Amino acid sequence: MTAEPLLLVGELNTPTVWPASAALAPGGDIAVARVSLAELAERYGTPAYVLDEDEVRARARAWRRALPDAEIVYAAKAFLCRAIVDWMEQEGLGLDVCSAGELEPAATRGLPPERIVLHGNAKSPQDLRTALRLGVGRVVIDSACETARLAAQVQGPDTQQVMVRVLPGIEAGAHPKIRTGADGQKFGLSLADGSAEDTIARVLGRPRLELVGLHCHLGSQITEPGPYAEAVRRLVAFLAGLRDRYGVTLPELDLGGGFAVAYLPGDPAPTPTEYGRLITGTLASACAEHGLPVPRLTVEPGRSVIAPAGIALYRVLAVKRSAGRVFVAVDGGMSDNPRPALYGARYTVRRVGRASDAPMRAATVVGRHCEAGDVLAESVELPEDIRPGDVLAVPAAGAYQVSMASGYNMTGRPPVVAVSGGRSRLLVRRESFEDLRARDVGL
Ligand SMILES: Cc1ncc(COP(=O)(O)O)c(C=O)c1O
Ligand SMILES: N[C@@H](CCCC[NH3+])C(=O)O
Repeated sequence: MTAEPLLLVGELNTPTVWPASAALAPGGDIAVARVSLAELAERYGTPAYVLDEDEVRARARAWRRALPDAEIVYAAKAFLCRAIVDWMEQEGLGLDVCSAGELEPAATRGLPPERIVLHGNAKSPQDLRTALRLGVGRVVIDSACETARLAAQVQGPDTQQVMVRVLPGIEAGAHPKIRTGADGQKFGLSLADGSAEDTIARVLGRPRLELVGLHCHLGSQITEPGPYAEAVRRLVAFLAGLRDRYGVTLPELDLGGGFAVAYLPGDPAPTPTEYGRLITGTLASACAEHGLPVPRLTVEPGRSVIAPAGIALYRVLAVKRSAGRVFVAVDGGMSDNPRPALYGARYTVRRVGRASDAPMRAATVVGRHCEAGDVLAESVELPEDIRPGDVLAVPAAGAYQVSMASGYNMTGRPPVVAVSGGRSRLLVRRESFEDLRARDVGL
């Protein structure tokens, strides 16, 4: 199809929220990887999620280029399926998983298990058993009681490499619910109250556990590199204290993920190079100051690899006015994207597949679920002649939408379709009524 580069009104000269391959196409359409979004809506039905494979791969490679000496592990919680495991494996990334369920696709696709990191504030016995059976590279210990539980499961003469997740006392991230770098929430162990050091001492007392480093994850959608530099300074000072008090020099430092993407045009979204430059510079100088060798760095980007590659497609079911507002109701909602309801997240929306001269007006895009808070996009500009049957495309939809999709109202979770080089293919099929019925085994 013929297409021109996507320069949307109001988005000129600002970072785009669309994949690099997105282009305006005839008839009010948008093409991604040379595939028409309107045609995808027709072919796969709606709601549906589209992933630009080349965008995902390019973003993975950008992290590798930005931090060539570091280990890059993709945070599977952002979105995982078997194809993603393959793409990450081929691009040289590892995987951050936080359950046996996320481990399963990784293991069955042959990703080397030493490139897998297992997290979780409350790992189940099955999570730990599966991790040990598959030989995951590192388990991140998140509580003192986990130390004994994990050590007891490691079969001698094996040892398991572990990190301890610590709280550097830094508040960062787009919303209080996703800030995890300071005391007073469920993740990690406090540097300030001594619980991090106490757990480290316990780990050092367990010969089956090999402590290789510290881990922290400050939060998510962090829009500037500064908090990472501060975390590096605090963690390196703590590493120096451990060396002085316990005689151990830990060889690894994992800074977690949290790197922001643009949801609205112009949102701040530093590049991997910008994050990487400040992190590596600070790490080198802090280690020099404390006379420590520079530890091997790990980062765990999730959103920054996958969010901008994803587009959600919906079909309009109803349009109505209430109290002077225009509500455009679509066939998805909080069951495929809970982020607006959870964090007040904002999105842009475009109609695709029908051109008109109608002026734009403010509308609120809502879902079909039985909650007044089921809002997908507050106050977005849509053509005045929007009507049932129109297709809407929501960019920056690749992370924490399908992976957090629920079964609310039994509407069935949407499919995920990959596009690349003018072709599309189904990665995850739509959840059918048969799927829902199959789980309902009572009488
Ligand atoms: C431990 C850990 N690592 C990495 C991530 C990935 O975060 P993001 O998708 O914001 O990069 C998360 C989620 O916030 C996390 O909890
Ligand atoms: N789910 C969150 C981010 C939390 C990431 C996991 N620790 C979001 O959609 O923004």
